[in-house]
Amino acid sequence: MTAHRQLHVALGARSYPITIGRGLLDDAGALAALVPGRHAFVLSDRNVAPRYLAKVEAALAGRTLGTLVLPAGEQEKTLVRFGEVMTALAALGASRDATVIALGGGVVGDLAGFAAASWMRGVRFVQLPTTLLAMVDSAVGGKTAVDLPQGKNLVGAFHQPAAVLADTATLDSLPDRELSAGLAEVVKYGAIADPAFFAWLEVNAEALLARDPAALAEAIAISCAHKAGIVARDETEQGERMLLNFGHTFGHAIETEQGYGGLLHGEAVAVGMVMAARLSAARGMAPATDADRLAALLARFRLPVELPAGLSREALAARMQLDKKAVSGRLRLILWHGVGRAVTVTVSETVIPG
Ligand SMILES: NC(=O)c1ccc[n+]([C@@H]2O[C@H](COP(=O)([O-])OP(=O)(O)OC[C@H]3O[C@@H](n4cnc5c(N)ncnc54)[C@H](O)[C@@H]3O)[C@@H](O)[C@H]2O)c1
Ligand SMILES: O=C(O)C(=O)C[C@@H](O)[C@H](O)[C@H](O)COP(=O)(O)O
Ligand SMILES: [Zn+2]
Repeated sequence: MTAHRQLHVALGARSYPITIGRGLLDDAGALAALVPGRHAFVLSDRNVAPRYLAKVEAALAGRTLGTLVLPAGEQEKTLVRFGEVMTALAALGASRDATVIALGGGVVGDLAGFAAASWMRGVRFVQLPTTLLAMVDSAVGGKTAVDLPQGKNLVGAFHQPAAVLADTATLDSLPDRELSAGLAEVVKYGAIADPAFFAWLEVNAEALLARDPAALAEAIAISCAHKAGIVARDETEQGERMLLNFGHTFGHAIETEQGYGGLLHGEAVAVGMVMAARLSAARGMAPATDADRLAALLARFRLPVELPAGLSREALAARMQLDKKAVSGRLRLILWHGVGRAVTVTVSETVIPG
């Protein structure tokens, strides 16, 4: 194992570490220490489990262990799968000191987290993220959820993990398209709050696409530092945390309208961020050249920056009405004044830029 980095999410008694490094899943002692009680339950998917589940199971030998391996993909983040996890926890006889472990990407993480929040009204939860997106975003911060056909993440809870352990060696097997999807959320941190990081990404784009370990570790650590800071200041999204939704009101509408089988989450967020930047320019809030700069960086990361053909603007506008940031029938969008300067704007008109 090489040197690893450690950050903290500061939430008082619920504070927890984020550990980032190559080979962390090979440290059986560290994995075992994540499970203080008798019962452990691991949720994973069919792409991840054959590669990494055995390491976790070996480390937890001696515990009463349950596992559930789901088909992969966003279409599995459902109430039906949530019910299957509940049934599996019952079959295990999991007690209140059980630990639920998410081994996989954001789909597994969001679903396992919601299960942990719900089983016996809340048990311990650990995140072992294996996608770039999960390492930089979904494993940190305690948003857990499943999707409904009507909208993304509509049923869920805030439930913080007790620890996040990101073994960057798992990224070696991640498909290129999924790496790019994760880079969309990395770009988001630069876009909303950190112009220097945005410029660093412009300089290091090729190294990141080539999976240079040092560049990836730096991007993950900076992203986690931003997320940890925002979550510590605004855990339940009363204000600043809404900025993490940059691109998401549009992106979630795209994912929902496509039945969760079209663009990946990160891809939809990439399109949505460009839409938000273009709308900001159209409203006179930001230079159009900054929207162009954002689109150029995302395109270098092989991400889509235009609405997919065949999606109607009216249908997307209708989907946006169920956005969780809406209040009293008025949408709140995350727009920007330019790179690094995101803001929340309440709007009442139809807002699909065209
Ligand atoms: N809770 C949050 O704060 C938060 C933040 C961002 C996104 N999300 C959610 O996360 C989800 C997207 O997460 P994702 O992009 O990780 O998708 P995902 O979980 O579907 O994983 C992407 C794909 O990569 C595969 N995979 C995972 N790790 C692998 C590995 N190491 N090697 C090979 N294949 C691997 C998976 O099986 C899957 O096919 C969405 O549901 C989104 O809403 C949540
Ligand atoms: O952590 C947050 O807060 C985010 O908004 C991070 C987003 O990248 C993530 O996709 C999140 O799940 C979106 O949350 P939602 O509340 O809009 O469903
Ligand atoms: Zn997201």
